[in-house]
Amino acid sequence: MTTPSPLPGPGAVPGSPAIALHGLWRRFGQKIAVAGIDLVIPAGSFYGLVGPNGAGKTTTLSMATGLLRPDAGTALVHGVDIWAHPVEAKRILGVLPDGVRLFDRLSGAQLVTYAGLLQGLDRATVVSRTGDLLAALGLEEARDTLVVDYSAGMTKKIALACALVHAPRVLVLDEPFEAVDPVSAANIREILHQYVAGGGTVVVSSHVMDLVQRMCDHVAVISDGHVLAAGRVDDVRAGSSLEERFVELVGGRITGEGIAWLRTSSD
Ligand SMILES: Nc1ncnc2c1ncn2[C@@H]1O[C@H](COP(=O)(O)OP(=O)(O)OP(=O)(O)O)[C@@H](O)[C@H]1O
Repeated sequence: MTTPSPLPGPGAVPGSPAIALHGLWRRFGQKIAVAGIDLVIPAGSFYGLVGPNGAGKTTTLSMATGLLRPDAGTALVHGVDIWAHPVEAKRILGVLPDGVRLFDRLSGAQLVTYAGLLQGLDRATVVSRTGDLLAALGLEEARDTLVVDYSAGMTKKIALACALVHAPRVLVLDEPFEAVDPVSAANIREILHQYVAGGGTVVVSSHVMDLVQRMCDHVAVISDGHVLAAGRVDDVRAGSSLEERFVELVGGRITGEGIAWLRTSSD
């Protein structure tokens, strides 16, 4: 008797949004980190996710990418439910998580190769793509250095290479520019713009409003686990700068005398 092979899971649904989140909830003890988020990220968009510290961005992205199970709600990647069909959804998704923990006793080249082989690519493709990615990210000289000896910015870049190696359709990046030098950041932006021009979708979380305004075509402002505004960047900022609009939506500017004992002048 032959064992029936498992039915293949669903593939990407033509015409579906890159990511669709419906009623996502997550609490940690008493703290409600994400309070029923609905968000549709159109295919082919460069989407920014902004919000104050502790707003729920990382929690939302973790639930959207299969890293953290929601208490309620669904997350679809090109129409595939990431929690019902994780293997199929993750095939079309590349993720750079926040505070990523890598197998850092591998060299940079070994780590990207490992990520590619895990995704089921053949060795020749992985070797050639690893070379391309290391060159594009300025890591060629460090290809044989152990990742544990990389700087914070180099670690970000090698993690990005791992997220890109299987040429995903959707790329989700939590704070991709943190600790990255300006030249490398410009290179990464260029790679991401080319990726979007080629039909991919990028979702980035960032605290740098100016960067999001220049780089992204869509944005969602999240605060206290809710979406306060979402849509095209020009519609959300409505004639102001994104930073002004952000402060207006989120509030929280602390004005006044500040901390008296930090003043060093005696007059
Ligand atoms: N594992 C956890 N255990 C307990 N509380 C958590 C956990 N992860 C997140 N939280 C809490 O959930 C809330 C949302 O956190 P989250 O990391 O999603 O915010 P964020 O918008 O990404 O913040 P930041 O911009 O500072 O990175 C915060 O109040 C945080 O303390």
